[in-house]
Amino acid sequence: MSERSAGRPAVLLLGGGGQVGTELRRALAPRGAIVAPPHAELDLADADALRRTVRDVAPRAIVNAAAYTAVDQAEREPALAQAINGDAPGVLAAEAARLDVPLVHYSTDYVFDGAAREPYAERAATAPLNAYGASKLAGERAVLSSGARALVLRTSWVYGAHGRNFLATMLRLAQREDAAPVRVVGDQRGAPTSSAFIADATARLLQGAEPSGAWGLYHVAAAGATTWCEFARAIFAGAARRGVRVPPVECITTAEYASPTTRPAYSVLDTSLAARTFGLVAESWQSQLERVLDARLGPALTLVPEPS
Ligand SMILES: NC(=O)C1=CN([C@@H]2O[C@H](COP(=O)(O)OP(=O)(O)OC[C@H]3O[C@@H](n4cnc5c(N)ncnc54)[C@H](OP(=O)(O)O)[C@@H]3O)[C@@H](O)[C@H]2O)C=CC1
Ligand SMILES: Cc1cn([C@H]2C[C@H](O)[C@@H](COP(=O)(O)OP(=O)(O)O[C@H]3O[C@@H](C)C(=O)[C@@H](O)[C@H]3O)O2)c(=O)[nH]c1=O
Ligand SMILES: [Mg+2]
Repeated sequence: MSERSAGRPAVLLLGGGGQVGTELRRALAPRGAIVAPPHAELDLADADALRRTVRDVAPRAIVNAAAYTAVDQAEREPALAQAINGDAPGVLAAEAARLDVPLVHYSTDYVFDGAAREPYAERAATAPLNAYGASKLAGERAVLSSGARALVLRTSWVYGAHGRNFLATMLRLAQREDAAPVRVVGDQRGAPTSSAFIADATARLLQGAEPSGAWGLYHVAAAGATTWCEFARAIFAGAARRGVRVPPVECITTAEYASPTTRPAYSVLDTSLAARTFGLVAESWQSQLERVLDARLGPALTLVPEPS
């Protein structure tokens, strides 16, 4: 550590209360002190306040896990989504460049239109179908064109032990008294990725890019692919193994699911660049799911007791 950086916090973390942010507080702890102003104290839509905070904290790295992630609601307030997802990352990148410190930022599979039939590489053409995706694309462009040493990590279908996510919604639906089937779209393909995996990957990529200078855009997601419907069935199968009573799942089409938002039919990310560059091994979505269910519900019940 240089003399100038001694005493400065290791990380300024935005969105530390979110799914990925919560896991980042664990995964980045070995780097040193983490300053994580909560949303209530710092609004990313306030560019001046954001700039002031970065200058006051003068961290040795900035990690932005804050985002406007309410996909349907973004259709109704695209300007707010753009301010948080599109503009704030540019402010952070300019400040990171000014401090000469690295920035990590996250983006989404929803920058793609889903017309592909094979996993999207980083260089594949983007064409977001909804306001959230458009705002996230603006954010990744702002970061990548800033000149800051930055990692932009695109990931997909994030869920985990903490926070609002699809798995939490499914487990809540399982608690309903009626045994009516849960109806879930079966014609959108992607890779459910756990927040813990993303946070661990972040720590690894940051540590790899610092000496090598391999900054840039990378896809970071679980290995394999599934549909939301099959993911729901896997969640319920895993929950049932942990003693939870679960409802049946009925696969429906996107057209049958009432939503104001268009979502990509296919958004599997090709993660081979991060594998080649940093040796990141993408764990399968199924084994990530097991870990998250262990964290949320405890270990699966075994039918045959282990010998003691
Ligand atoms: N969730 C997903 O399925 C996916 C997410 N991503 C990306 O990964 C990153 C992390 O997402 P995830 O952890 O799931 O997000 P969450 O929605 O779980 O957390 C977002 C965090 O950002 C905070 N936040 C929202 N608006 C503001 C604001 N105006 N000012 C300050 N803080 C704010 C939230 O605080 P509060 O709760 O108080 O509003 C929350 O702590 C994001 O960049 C997201 O776009 C990429 C692909 C999939
Ligand atoms: C709750 C529910 C959802 N669905 C559908 C809606 C949608 O197509 C899919 C997943 O639901 P969600 O509400 O999680 O969808 P959504 O919020 O669009 O998820 C996205 O969030 C953003 C932040 C991302 O970046 C994406 O990677 C992706 O994870 O399942 C059902 O069919 N039945 C249900 O009961
Ligand atoms: Mg959602």
